[in-house]
Amino acid sequence: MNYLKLAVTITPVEEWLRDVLTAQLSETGFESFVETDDGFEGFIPEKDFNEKEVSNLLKTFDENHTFEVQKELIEEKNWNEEWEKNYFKPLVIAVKCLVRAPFHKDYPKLEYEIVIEPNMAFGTGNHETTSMMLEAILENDMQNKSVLDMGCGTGILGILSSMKGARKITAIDIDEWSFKGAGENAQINHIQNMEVKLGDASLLGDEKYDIIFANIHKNVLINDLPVYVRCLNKSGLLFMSGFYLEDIPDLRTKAEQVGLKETGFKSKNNWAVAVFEKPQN
Ligand SMILES: C[S@@+](CC[C@H](N)C(=O)[O-])C[C@H]1O[C@@H](n2cnc3c(N)ncnc32)[C@H](O)[C@@H]1O
Repeated sequence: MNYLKLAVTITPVEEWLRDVLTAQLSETGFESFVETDDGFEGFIPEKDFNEKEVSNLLKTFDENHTFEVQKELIEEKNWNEEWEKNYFKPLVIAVKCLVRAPFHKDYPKLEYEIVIEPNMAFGTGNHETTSMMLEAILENDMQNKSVLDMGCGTGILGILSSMKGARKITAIDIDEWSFKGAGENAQINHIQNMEVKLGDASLLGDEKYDIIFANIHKNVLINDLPVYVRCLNKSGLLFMSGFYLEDIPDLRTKAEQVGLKETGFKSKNNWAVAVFEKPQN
């Protein structure tokens, strides 16, 4: 599958506008974004790109801003090079966990080391949502827990859960790159208790989990919350991310409707993680 890189320059560049545009573009099929000094770069499968939709979206803000848009086709075979050159740097999370690619040569030795083969799957730790979820895993007791990693991307959350002693991990993603990538990354990291499935929440049956991670965007989370609750053990924890701080009230309302209790949240650069518990009764 070929991808399209859309480089958007915003004049004057403003944080709120970058956030609004990337949030709205992610709803039209853009899968990941990289912040640049004067705007952002967005990545979308070429087949999903709708030029008119993007220009209509930009037009709604053109009274006070000007936009310059450049498109670049990234062929499948060039993607690894693109990552290596530009995006995937070794990353240290909470002084305990290193995330790196197989090609990295210089890196510190830490308690946990995750090797991620970069491909189109999301989740190298460089995005705020992934790094906050990794921190949450480091902070929580994973020993012997059964874990569901919804929207697993590279499988990074499931992999660290396993390294921290989780008993069994189910990792699910709707995207084929992620399905393949997460399986390969599990192998590279010698993880044997993580099952990777291709699909969405409709795959979830009667099995229950102690901990669910779901780093997906807001609309999917709100839609799938009732299924997550059904699949959580009592006193089980649901960690959600993939949304902005201002989305928390909507998620909170839905989570309360399905009987969850909020136990905390954190944020980085306006991205948020919210944690909910399924009560005993
Ligand atoms: C933001 S990435 C998170 C990846 C990884 N878990 C992490 O924390 O870095 C979201 C992932 O959710 C997947 N996704 C989107 N909609 C989904 C759905 N309805 N069900 C399952 N996965 C979905 C995407 O393909 C993508 O890999």
